[in-house]
Parts: sequence; structure tokens; C-alpha cells
Amino acid sequence: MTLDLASLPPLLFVTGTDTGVGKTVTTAALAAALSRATRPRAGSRGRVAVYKPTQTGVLGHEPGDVDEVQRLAGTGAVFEGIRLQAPMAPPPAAVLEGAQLPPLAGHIGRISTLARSYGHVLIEGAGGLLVELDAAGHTLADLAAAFPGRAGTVVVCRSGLGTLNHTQLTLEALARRGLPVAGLVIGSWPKDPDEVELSNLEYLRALPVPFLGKIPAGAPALAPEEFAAGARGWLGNFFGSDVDPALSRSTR
Ligand SMILES: Nc1ncnc2c1ncn2[C@@H]1O[C@H](COP(=O)(O)OP(=O)(O)OP(=O)(O)O)[C@@H](O)[C@H]1O
Ligand SMILES: C[C@H](N)[C@H](N)CCCCCC(=O)O
Ligand SMILES: [Mg+2]
Repeated sequence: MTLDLASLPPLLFVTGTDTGVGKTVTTAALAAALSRATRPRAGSRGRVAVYKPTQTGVLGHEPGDVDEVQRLAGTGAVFEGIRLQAPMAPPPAAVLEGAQLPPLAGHIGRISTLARSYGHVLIEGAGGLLVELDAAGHTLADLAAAFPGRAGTVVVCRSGLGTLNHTQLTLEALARRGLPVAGLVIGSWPKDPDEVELSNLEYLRALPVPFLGKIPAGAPALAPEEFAAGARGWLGNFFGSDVDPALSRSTR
């Protein structure tokens, strides 16, 4: 069974169970897959735009997450809200530079504008779901909640020990806010998964949210054309062939 990527909501908020779990790589894979799997909407400027509201941990001249998405997915329409140097959550990073974070309304305005011009807008948070994005303490969850009926969240998680709890915590926080989950993605799936990872995969697939797929370990090192060619398969697979049948259960 494969997922019809075109049926994903127009706004996809890419969050994760933590920082460094593969949100950017997943965003790139989604951008590459959606660019190829969907038709351009009449009158639109393009199929996919990517927005990173708050980029921390990069110097002014360094490539940020949207540049990595552009490199891997070839998506030209990438946009950044504010970039800050300190590798921290946005509020303390802004304090260190004496910078003012854009308010939530500013991000809502930019996303609304992009949504008028592109078929899908992917919005990548900073770290996990409840990391604050502005001085008023708004989070990516608040941003997603500003677009009822038009937004879905993509939750990126790790493959190894600890991911079951982190994933459940993130899904519970989304459910508590009534935010729909478009899908769960494992950000880096090893070539030779161990027993724990195989068991985790089975568990994650059986959760009551769509399992979108898993990005193979090493994917960021692929040439962009190989990355783009692979992305559709990584994200469309509901039931791949790599689950140990001994670990499979029909229901849970
Ligand atoms: N599938 C993968 N294979 C190999 N390396 C990966 C994979 N996914 C992510 N990485 C690496 O792990 C690191 C963290 O990944 P990534 O930047 O996508 O995380 P993130 O969740 O976007 O973090 P942030 O909160 O900083 O935005 C990067 O160096 C990235 O290249
Ligand atoms: C610097 C890092 N790569 C991200 N941009 C910001 C992650 C903030 C995480 C805050 C936290 O949850 O403790
Ligand atoms: Mg990132």
C-alpha cells in the first residue's frame, strides 16, 4: 500500500522528537517527493516551498537548514524567518545577540503568502515540538494551530532505544492540541538494523498515525539526483520488506 503524497494537506509542519533527528533531511525528502508526485496548481508559482521560521546555530554566511533542503531536493523556493548564531533555542539565542524574534503573526503571514503561491508549504521547526519560537513563548504547535483544516504535522523520530517514549510524548502533545498528524518518519534508518530498531519499527508502524516511511542512513551524502530519486520510495512505503517476519504481529 503506498501513500498518495498528493493527498497530504497543503501545509506540513515538520517537527521531531528532538533536535538532530533528521527533520531537515526529511523535509528535503518530502520536498523532492512532492515536487515529483504532484501537479502544479493552476496559477501557482510552484509545487513546493520550504520555510524555516527560526534558524539557530548558524553564522550569517553558513548554509542553514533551508540551504540543505535546496541542495538535496533542488527546491528553489526556500525561505528563512530569522537566523541566529547560537546553537540554542531561539529565545536565548536572540537574547545573546540582542535580536528581536519575529512574532507568531509574522510567521503566519509569511506562511499564508507562500500558501497562495505554492501547492505545498513545508515548515520546519527548531528542535522538538514545544521549543519556543518567539518572545511570547509560542511554539511550532501554536503555528500549526493557526491553520485549522489546512495543516498536518510530520513527526520525525529516531530509530534506536528511547524513541518509543519520545515519539509517544510528541504524539500526545499534538493530540492534546487537536493537531492532526500527517505522518511519522524515521529520520535515519541503518542498513543493518539491530533487534531493538526492528522492534521499534514494528511498534512505530502500528501506532494510530500514518507511518510515512524512513530515510536510509547516509541519505544526506547521496548526490542530489540520487536523493531525489530515492525520496519517493522512502516516504511512500507503508509496509516495506525489511521487517523481520518473526517480529511482525498482525494487530496491536
Ligand atoms: N538519514 C540520515 N543519514 C545520515 N545522516 C543523517 C540522516 N539524517 C540526518 N542525518 C544527519 O544528522 C544530523 C542532524 O540531522 P538534521 O539536520 O536533519 O536534524 P534536525 O532534526 O533537522 O535538527 P535541527 O533541530 O537542528 O533542525 C545532520 O548532520 C544530518 O546530516
Ligand atoms: C541548535 C539546534 N540545531 C536547533 N536549531 C535548536 C534546538 C533547540 C533545542 C532546545 C531544547 O529542546 O532543549
Ligand atoms: Mg533541521
